[in-house]
Amino acid sequence: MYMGYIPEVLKLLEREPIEDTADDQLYFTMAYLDEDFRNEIEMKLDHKSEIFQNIYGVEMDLDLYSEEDKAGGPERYYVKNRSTGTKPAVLHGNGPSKHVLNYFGNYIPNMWNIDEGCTKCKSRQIRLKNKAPYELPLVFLAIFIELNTPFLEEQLEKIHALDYPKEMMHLFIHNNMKYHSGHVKNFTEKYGAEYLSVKHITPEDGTAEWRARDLSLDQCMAKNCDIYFSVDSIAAITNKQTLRLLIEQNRTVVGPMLARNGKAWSNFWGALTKDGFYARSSDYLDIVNNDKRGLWNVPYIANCYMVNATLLKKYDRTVLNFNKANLDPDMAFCSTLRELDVYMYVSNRGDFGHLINYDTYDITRAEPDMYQIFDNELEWEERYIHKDYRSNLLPDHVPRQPCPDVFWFPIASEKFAKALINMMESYGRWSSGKNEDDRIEGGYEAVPTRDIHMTQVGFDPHWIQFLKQFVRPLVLKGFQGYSNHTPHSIMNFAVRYRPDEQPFLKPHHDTSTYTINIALNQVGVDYEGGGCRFIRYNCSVVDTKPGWILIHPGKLTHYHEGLYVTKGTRYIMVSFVDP
Ligand SMILES: O=C(O)CCC(=O)C(=O)O
Ligand SMILES: [Fe+2]
Repeated sequence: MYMGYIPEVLKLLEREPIEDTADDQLYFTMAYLDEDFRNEIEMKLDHKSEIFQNIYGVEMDLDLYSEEDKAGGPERYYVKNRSTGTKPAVLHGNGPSKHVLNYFGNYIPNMWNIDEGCTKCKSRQIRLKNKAPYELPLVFLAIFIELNTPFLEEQLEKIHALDYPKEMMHLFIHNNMKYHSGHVKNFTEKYGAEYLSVKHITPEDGTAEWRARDLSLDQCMAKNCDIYFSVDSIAAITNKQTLRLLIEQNRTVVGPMLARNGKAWSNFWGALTKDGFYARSSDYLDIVNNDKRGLWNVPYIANCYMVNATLLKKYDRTVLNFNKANLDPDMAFCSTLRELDVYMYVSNRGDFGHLINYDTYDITRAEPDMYQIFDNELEWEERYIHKDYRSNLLPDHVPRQPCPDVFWFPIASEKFAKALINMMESYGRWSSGKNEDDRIEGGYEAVPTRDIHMTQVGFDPHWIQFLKQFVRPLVLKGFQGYSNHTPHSIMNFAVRYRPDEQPFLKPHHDTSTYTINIALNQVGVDYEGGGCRFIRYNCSVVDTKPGWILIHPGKLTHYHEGLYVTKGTRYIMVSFVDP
């Protein structure tokens, strides 16, 4: 890089003949080292980077910083060289420092500011609104299930619910996980016919991830697609407009920013290490937390992105592929894109969704998703909490009270009730119903039921969380001022009543301040009889509904019994809270 007045620059260029193929850097160095010549043309080296900044090799010395605009306009961004204290005007990023230049390019010159966000996001945008379906770009949707994934059914539903005509979409699914075979089969049977075509690669095909991804690019080309849209099973796309917005954004490669809820784990990298692995850019957390919104040129993106097929037309699978030097398929792909100087953008201009956390997902359990209350809270609530639960909490909601001080609320979904039964029946070791019980302190139960404790199926912490998060607010609805602390509950168990096993429970007080009693199956369908009678009030609740909770004082006033089950099996879930 150099600048100067034309006569001197010409002298510099004409100092010696030079071949096209020769080393131009050496040519300029020799000219500079020639002291007479240097003095003659007043040649100076910008060794403090006052004007020019080469990025390569000094990445660590360069900081992005902003300055207030004295005229009251938006703040302005510069790069400052920490070791020289200068603010160079020209940045040069070559070779492996290109991604650093791209990072600075997200702000400089005037690309982003606090007030307006990204100022250039709208440039090159296209509009799909008012286009008839057949006028829209042809999309090749490729779904990859490479991990056992909590709540996969919901993710698939969300992908299908994207606002885009299915008659303009081809569907490709690579499922590598046997556990999900049924889920994928259900999905393709339910919706497959709506798509232009369906290609489903099953675990039995034994296709490696990179090969499946390569294949999907080939298939996209074979189908003459305009847009390649890749979605991994862990991408929970909650915004139905995501695909349209990405296409409208009109970049060669662009994806929605997705992160694990409340975590720094996301689907993009803000920076790279020297070896091409993850590094954190100074704006990474601001982007992940949506404190900065925009369209960001980044060195790595995964899990959900679209690729404009013009790129696929340019490079075949020998160049553009997912298989490279033992890298993960995504890393391989992004590394190739960087080498080809193809920019990858991640957008958080809107909220698009989040990433599923698969860290603790244990498919050896019955109902593994039930155990995800901590790691995938949103999905857990969506699947397992009753759709009317929130309305219980409205200020003017008067809770149902079928018997005095017995409160009744919808709390859990039918899926929750079914899952709990399945967890218990899969475990199968129901207690004997005798007084001797080595599961409890003292080894003696005065009023024994046929039951399985939550501890026996490893569900105790999850259950306590459920009590804290969902039950406690209801308790406060019924019993004003109580329970402004974490519910304390050691006895959490599912009960099974059967005519030929234990059909009823004799009158008793519970060892609790309050007891919760959740019906898990349907009277009149799954069993006959049953219910809970409060003897002091001669009042019974017999028309219980799956997923509905009874909350009542445990002792003194609420002496109660479990009524006789005459047919079938009745299941309930009980906790003695604050004993
Ligand atoms: O069967 C019922 O609904 C009552 C169960 C009960 O009281 C208990 O398990 O302590
Ligand atoms: Fe009881």
